[in-house]
Amino acid sequence: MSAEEDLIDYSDEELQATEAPAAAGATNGAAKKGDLTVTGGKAADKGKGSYVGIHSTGFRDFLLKGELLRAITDCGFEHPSEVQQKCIPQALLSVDILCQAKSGLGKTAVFVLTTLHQLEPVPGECSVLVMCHTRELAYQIKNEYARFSKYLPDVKTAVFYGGTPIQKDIELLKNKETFPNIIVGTPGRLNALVRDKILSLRNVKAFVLDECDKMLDQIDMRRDVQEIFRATPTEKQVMMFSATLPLEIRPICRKFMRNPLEVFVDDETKLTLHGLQQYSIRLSEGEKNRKLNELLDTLEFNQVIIFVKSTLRATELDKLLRECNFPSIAVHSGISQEERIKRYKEFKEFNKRICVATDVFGRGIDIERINLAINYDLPADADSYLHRVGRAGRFGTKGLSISFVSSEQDEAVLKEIERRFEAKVPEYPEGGVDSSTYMAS
Ligand SMILES: Nc1ncnc2c1ncn2[C@@H]1O[C@H](COP(=O)(O)OP(=O)(O)OP(=O)(O)O)[C@@H](O)[C@H]1O
Repeated sequence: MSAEEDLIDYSDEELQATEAPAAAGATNGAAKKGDLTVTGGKAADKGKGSYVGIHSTGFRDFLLKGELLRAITDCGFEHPSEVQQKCIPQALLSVDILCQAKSGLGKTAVFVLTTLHQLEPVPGECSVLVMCHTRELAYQIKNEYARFSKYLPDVKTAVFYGGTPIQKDIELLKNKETFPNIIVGTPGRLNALVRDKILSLRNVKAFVLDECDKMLDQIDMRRDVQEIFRATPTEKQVMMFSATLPLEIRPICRKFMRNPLEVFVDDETKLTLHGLQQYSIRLSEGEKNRKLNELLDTLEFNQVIIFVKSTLRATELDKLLRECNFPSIAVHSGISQEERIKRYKEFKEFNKRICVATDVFGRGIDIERINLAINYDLPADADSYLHRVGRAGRFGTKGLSISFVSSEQDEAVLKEIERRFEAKVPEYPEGGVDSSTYMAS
C-alpha cells in the first residue's frame, strides 16, 4: 500500500472482522495441508490439496545462499517445520506474508533466513527493519540474525530499544562503518530515531513485525509502527507473524500489505502444543507461596519460568524464593534495561534455573531448557495463556505447565482456555506427575 494512505484512522467498519474463518480461504484456490490454511501469495500451492509431510522438504530445496545453508547446519536444523515449508518459498519471492503458526515452531527463522537471503548489503543503508514488542525479544532476534549471518561477514545488524542511552545509537548510526544493514528494535526508540532524522529508512526493502497482533492492538505502539512504516518506501516486502491472530486484527495487518500469502491456524484447537502437559491447581491467594515452594521442591525441571501479574509481585516472589535458597532471578519492567538484558542472558545461559517474570517474557522468548511454566497468577485472557505456556516445550519438545486458579475471574479465563483450544487443563494430580512424561529423555 502507498505510504500516503492513511493508516491511523480506522473506521469501525474496517475493524469489523468480516471473514469467515477456515472455509472461505479453502474454497478460494487455497491449499490446506496439515494444521495450516494457506491463501494468497504468488503460487500458494493452488489446487494441489495433498498433504505434504513435515520432512518432505529440506532446507536445501529452498535454494538458499550457501553461507546460509552452512549456518543452518551449524544450528542443527535438519528439516524445516511446516510453517517454514509454507512461508519460506514465497517469502524468498518477496511476497508479503501474514502468518499465524503455533508457538515455538520456528516463525523467526522464516523472516531471518529469507531477509538474509535477499539482502545485498550496501554500506550505510538499512535494508531490513524488524520490530517486536519487547526489548528482550528484539535482543533475541538480533542474536538470531547473528547466528544465521555468521558466514556473511559484510552483513551488519544492530538492535535499538528504549531504556538505554540514545546517544550510543546515534553514534552507531552516524558512522558508515557501523551503520547496520539490518535493524531490529522496539517501535518507541526506532520512531524517535526516525523522527529526529538520525535514522533514514528510505532504502528499506523488508519490513517485519513479530508478535504483530500485540504490536497493532495497543494504540500507542500501533501509532509508532505506522509512523515508522510511513518513513519506508512504498515498494517493499512486508511480513507479519504471531501465534495468535484475532480476526479483528487481520484487516489491520492487511492494511500494511499487498496480496499477502496468508497462513492461519483456522482451527484454534490446533494451537495446542501436544508435547506440553497442562494442569491447574485451585487454591486461595494465601496458599500460593507454600504451593509453589512445594512444587519447586518436588518437581524435576531443567529451567522454570514463573509468571506473575505485576512488577511488584515479581520482585517480592523472587526475593522470597532466594530466601528459600532457590536459584531465582526476576525479569520485569521495573528494573533498568541494562540489568534486564543481563538477567535475560544469565537465565538463557543456564546460570539461573528459575525466572520470575511479568508478561515481558510472555511472548516470543525462546529458551530451550525451559520445560516448566507456572502461572502463579493466571493471565487475564486466553491468548496470553497460550503464549506464556508456549515458553515450555519449544520446537515440539516436551514440557509441563501448571496454573494457579484462585478467583472467579481465573475460573472464567480457564474455561475460555479449555473451550477455545479444546485443551484439557485438569487439576494437578495429588501424587504429582511422572517426570519422564515432561522431561526430555
Ligand atoms: N527447522 C528447525 N529445526 C530445528 N529447530 C528449529 C527449526 N526452526 C526453528 N527451530 C528452533 O525452534 C525454537 C523456536 O523457534 P522460534 O522462537 O522461531 O518459534 P516461534 O514460532 O517464533 O515461537 P513463538 O510464537 O513462541 O515466538 C528456536 O530455538 C529455534 O532455533
